[in-house]
Amino acid sequence: MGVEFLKGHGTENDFVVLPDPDGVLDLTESRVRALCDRQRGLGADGVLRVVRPDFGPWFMDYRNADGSIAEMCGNGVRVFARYLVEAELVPAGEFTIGTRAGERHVITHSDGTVTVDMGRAQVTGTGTATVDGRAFSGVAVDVGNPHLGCVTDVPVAELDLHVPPGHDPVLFPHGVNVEFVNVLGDGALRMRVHERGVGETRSCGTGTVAAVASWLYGTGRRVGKATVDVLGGQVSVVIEEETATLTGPAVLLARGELDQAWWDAL
Ligand SMILES: N[C@@H](CCC[C@H](N)C(=O)O)C(=O)O
Repeated sequence: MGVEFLKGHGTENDFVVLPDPDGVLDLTESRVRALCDRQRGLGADGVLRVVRPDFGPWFMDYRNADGSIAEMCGNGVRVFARYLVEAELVPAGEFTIGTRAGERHVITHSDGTVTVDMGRAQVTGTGTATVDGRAFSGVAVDVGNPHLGCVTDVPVAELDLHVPPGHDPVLFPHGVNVEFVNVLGDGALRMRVHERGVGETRSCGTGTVAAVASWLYGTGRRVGKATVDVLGGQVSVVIEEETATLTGPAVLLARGELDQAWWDAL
């Protein structure tokens, strides 16, 4: 019997889901990198290991495609919630998921979308990102993980995000996810993102929260809401004083078994 997996995505930010209720899988960096590799593995932006702790809610052990660990993943937590419901590990509706950034309350909806209470989107300063020698002013936002949200008039479609944008390592000693944001109208944003530990992705849930918080900050507001168009679809974000919510789709599209010999050789 090989290692069970599922494949899913949230606005095309895609994940390999590894059910591991008893926490017995040895999920090494090299295994994560191989799973996420789009040529020699299944291909994904990250891995969601599903663990049942002795106490507390189901825990999302999230890994970036390069094998690094991150605190939180907003698209991943929606896919994780969808998996828990489809596997009948929790009833549909409202429940809590453990993450490294703390517990996240989720609501699953019958149309396939999931709403996540993302906790407080905390503005921690300002900084600059550089792309192709061009500087973009940004707002540093902590959504459990670090972000730099750069609202710009430069059409985001023009940016070359094949290489990581430059950033200030003093402001972000553990790296950063960088969002480039165009304002389409009041409450309507477009975003592209370069994720720490992954590269450019078609969406980043925590990044969309940071994008909306950055846009609000730039307009002198602390609360508000917006839709965010990403390469892989659209999500909705509401920012309140003490918390933020993210609503978007969560899709599971395949399940299967990894070849045990392939896994063991990694
Ligand atoms: N795609 C995720 C964010 C994943 C973690 C990020 N790359 C980091 O290192 O902080 C999301 O949907 O939020």
